[in-house]
Amino acid sequence: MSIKKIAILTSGGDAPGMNACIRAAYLAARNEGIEVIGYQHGYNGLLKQDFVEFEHRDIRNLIQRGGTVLYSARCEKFTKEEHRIKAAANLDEAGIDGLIVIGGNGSFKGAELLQDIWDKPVIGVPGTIDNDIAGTDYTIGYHTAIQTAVESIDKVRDTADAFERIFIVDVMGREAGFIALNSAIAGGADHVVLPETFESAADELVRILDKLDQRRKNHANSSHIIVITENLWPGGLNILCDSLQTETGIDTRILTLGHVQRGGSPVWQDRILASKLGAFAVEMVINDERGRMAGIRHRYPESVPLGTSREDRKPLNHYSMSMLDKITLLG
Ligand SMILES: Nc1ncnc2c1ncn2[C@@H]1O[C@H](COP(=O)(O)OP(=O)(O)OP(=O)(O)O)[C@@H](O)[C@H]1O
Ligand SMILES: O=P(O)(O)OC[C@H]1O[C@](O)(CO)[C@@H](O)[C@@H]1O
Repeated sequence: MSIKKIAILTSGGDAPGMNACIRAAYLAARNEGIEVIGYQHGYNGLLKQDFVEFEHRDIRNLIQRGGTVLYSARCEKFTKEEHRIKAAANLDEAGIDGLIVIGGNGSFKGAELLQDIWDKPVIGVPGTIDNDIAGTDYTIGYHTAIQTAVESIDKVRDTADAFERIFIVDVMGREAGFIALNSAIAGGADHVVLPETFESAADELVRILDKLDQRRKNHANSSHIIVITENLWPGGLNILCDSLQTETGIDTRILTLGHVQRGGSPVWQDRILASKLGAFAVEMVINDERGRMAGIRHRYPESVPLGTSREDRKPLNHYSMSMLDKITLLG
């Protein structure tokens, strides 16, 4: 099949590096003489035939920009088949020969269902800060989110030290502990609470108190940083904060990093990853691959079925998990 025109969209939580991916896909396509359009606001743009026609000037200085120039969104309608049928008709009407969806697991589910009813390639590119997509070592935005979290931990440590306080640092990740684990290691945190190992608030509280107790016995400095994945503590973090304060007598505060983790200029790891995957996704369209994701394995792009992204829970690095205990005891 000869490919004349492709479309790109970004969907779900935006992630630093999405723009770098759009840029790479555009350039790789233009080098093959393929036209590129961008649907705006995720799947909403596809339903409303709301797109921009990319030109060279649109992608100038794009590699370093955070966010997504195509805007992102969550689109409830796309979960209904009647709307996906409309989307397929819109793609045909616009003369599109292949669609690249940059997003997370939910976006890929939508892409898979669209592929079932549209007879041209739909390719997913993993773009989410959470890194919770199986079938790829990393997702676009993940490294930048860790960098942002680490910078915040470094800063909060100064005030934690000055007041000899405990700080609970709440990081994103949805139901995965990738950002928490790696920002805890890189930020030199004293403890990390992960969805992968969390059993109950009571057990986890005992673990945290033990850790604080050992640190104090070892004359460690008296501020403590605990990193926790969002939405994990039953009833919310104020409950954990009150328990720690009561049990230890140490002033305790919560720092919720929130959406700043999704912002900022992508770090080099995300720019390179996004560039490789954007270019590779275009190759996949040209090769007429259907319902597949452009993943990265040992630094090389790899084509895997879109469904792989949700098949298994992507495991955390076991060495990183065990190592954290070994290197935090003395503070
Ligand atoms: N089961 C589904 N069927 C069809 N479309 C879906 C489905 N699940 C999600 N989508 C589409 O994908 C969009 C994004 O999904 P979701 O909100 O889960 O984010 P995501 O792609 O997983 O990204 P992130 O995890 O980074 O926020 C949804 O708003 C919807 O348009
Ligand atoms: O922007 P929203 O809709 O609040 O979504 C927040 C969620 O999106 C993510 O940033 C990316 O999936 C998660 O880490 C977080 O739980």
